[in-house]
Amino acid sequence: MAVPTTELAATAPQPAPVSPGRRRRLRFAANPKAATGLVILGGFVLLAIIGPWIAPHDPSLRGTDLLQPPSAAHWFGTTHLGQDIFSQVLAGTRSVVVVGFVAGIVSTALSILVGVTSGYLSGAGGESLSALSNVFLVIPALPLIVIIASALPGTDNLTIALVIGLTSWAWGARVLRAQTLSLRRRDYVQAARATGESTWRIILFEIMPNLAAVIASGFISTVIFAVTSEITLAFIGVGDTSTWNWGTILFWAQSQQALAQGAWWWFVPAGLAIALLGTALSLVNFGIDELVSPRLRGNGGTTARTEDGHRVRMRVGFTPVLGSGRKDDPARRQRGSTAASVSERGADHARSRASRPAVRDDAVLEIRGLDVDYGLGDAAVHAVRDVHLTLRRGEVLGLAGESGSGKSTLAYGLTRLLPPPGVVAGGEVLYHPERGEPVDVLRMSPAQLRRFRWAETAIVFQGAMNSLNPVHKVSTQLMDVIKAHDPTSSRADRRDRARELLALVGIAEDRLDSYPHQLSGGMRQRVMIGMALALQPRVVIMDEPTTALDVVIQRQILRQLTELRERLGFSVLFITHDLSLLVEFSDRIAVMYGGRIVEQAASADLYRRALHPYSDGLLHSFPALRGPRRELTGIPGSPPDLRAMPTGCAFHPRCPRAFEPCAQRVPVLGMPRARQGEDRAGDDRAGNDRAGGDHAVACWLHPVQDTRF
Ligand SMILES: Nc1ncnc2c1ncn2[C@@H]1O[C@H](COP(=O)(O)OP(=O)(O)OP(=O)(O)O)[C@@H](O)[C@H]1O
Repeated sequence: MAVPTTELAATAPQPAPVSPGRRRRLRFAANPKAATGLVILGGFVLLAIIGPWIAPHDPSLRGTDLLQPPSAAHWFGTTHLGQDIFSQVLAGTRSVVVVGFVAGIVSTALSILVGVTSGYLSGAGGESLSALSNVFLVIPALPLIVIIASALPGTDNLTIALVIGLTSWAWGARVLRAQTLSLRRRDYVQAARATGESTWRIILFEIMPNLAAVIASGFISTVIFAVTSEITLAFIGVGDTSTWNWGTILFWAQSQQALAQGAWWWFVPAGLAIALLGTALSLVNFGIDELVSPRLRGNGGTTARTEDGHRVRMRVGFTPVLGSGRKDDPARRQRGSTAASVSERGADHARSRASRPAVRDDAVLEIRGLDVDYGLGDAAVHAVRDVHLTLRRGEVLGLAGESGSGKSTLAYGLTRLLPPPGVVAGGEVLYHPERGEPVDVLRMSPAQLRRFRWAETAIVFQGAMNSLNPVHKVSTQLMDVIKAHDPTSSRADRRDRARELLALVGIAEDRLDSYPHQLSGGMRQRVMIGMALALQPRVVIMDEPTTALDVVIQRQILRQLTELRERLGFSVLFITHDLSLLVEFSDRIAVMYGGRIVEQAASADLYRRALHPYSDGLLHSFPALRGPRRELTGIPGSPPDLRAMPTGCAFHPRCPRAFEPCAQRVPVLGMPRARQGEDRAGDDRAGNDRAGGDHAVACWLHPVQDTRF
């Protein structure tokens, strides 16, 4: 019999809390590659610092012991002039370390500055920075260094390092730009924008950590390039051959034919030092890769001993949704007062809202005549056309339609999160705040928009489980959202609130310090829902939030969402192509086709009597989990190509009931003549039209009279 993981969590020995600094040190110590590489590198840096003091001789001082093998007096032997090779290697270490690290730091700093900024910023600024790196890319670094070193014989290490740094950043910048261009479109970056984080915060905390491996390997590559350039130049005799570095030692050994004379000690120490430094740099590179990528680390699970003495590897902390939601669940009661505080605050909201009369125009978000295009002028694709939609307080409004019907575009358009080349071409999105006049979201200033997003309206994106940044812990990501809108809150307070949010969506608090890859898809989805509720928004927009999950988890999450909505009182715009799912979970449903709303009704009404042949086709495309069985017939044909829309009703080429006017004119959305009296009578009977009466359709089969939708 499977043991519930919560039980394992309860019986498992709890490790003592570990501070973040200590955890990093432990992780470092547990990474043998990074540790070995850094120890060797540290040794070289130490030798570079103390070399002149511990060197037994002046590296250029001639002696009487000519070409002697290693001995107690000369650990690495002597040159043909009696110079001490050990002292020369020590002197060379300083030169190599200074050139390598200064060049690496200068080059990496420039490549980050130019590459990341040009990748993140669109428009002229980004293009200019990209052009600058292209110009620098064609400057040949090595020949330039050769020219400078041979033209200026006294050129010191620092100048060579600066020349290498200033001429070698462009390639790194290009790589970072390409990576940033890809990262900026990732869900978690979009999510950070949606939460109102500033551009620089997004660059520093969302994008840069994901570039850490690329930056680290760029730094290491530049250090290796700088060191090998310096050694190569010295070895071929360019520059000042009296300045000691490992290349100079090899130059003199080569020019005096040390190999032919059997004086192996002349070139072996410098050769070994080069090989050792290269190995150390590579090990650090591998180690950093593992340290910054949580996926390359251990799976983070803990080992516990069960009561019968077996050791088990466990992924602790998943609390089943249904259990967590039940009011009599003792585990839930034990979760403490903080978890209750969010729900109680929300319940107060809900009560205050519920006490108001449920009037028909109790709107929280009103979309009026919204048009969204991709591109401009004749080439524009009209993805959303003249959409009118009202989200009322405390309701779940479903938005259904096949892929490409414009659902996501509508969601991105109304929150002003459209990626280029998307533009809102017309219309209004009126947000009705708790107090005061409605505000048009499309005309909000950037500061107003920042406050509106997440604090008033939160968004859970398509494939939400990928909206979590893979290199940050769940706690960090939840706390970041809170911090973005409440920068004065203390860290401890933010952590408490993050814990409450996890409890709210049924995830045990010991999951706070998990990385996204350590959670199941359903748990990640819940974290995103918790994140969406972090600031107690009045509207939550969910764009296919559960599509990637199996049907059982999908329904568990939606049931929990419905329960949270009842407790906290927010409104939901729920987008999916699965109409049967919406019938089950939403109060009202709007059906979209070819960028327009073609039908809008209370879910039960739509399920019983879909008026538009497209809605009817959608209902017959998905199996319903409840209610009478329907034959699954699907919809013949494919959605229209928005670049070449059919004339008249966009659905007419696929419509089994198309007739003469359908190809001529676009039908208007409105209440069909035959139904008006019927529905209003129904409203009166119910005494409440919130989820009832208004059934609107845009179809020539149902001529409309009232077009107020
Ligand atoms: N970047 C873009 N450039 C041009 N056209 C686009 C772009 N993004 C979307 N479109 C067009 O907009 C239409 C609507 O896309 P949208 O993603 O909003 O549909 P959807 O109903 O949300 O589909 P899905 O469920 O597959 O996400 C698509 O048919 C597509 O042709």
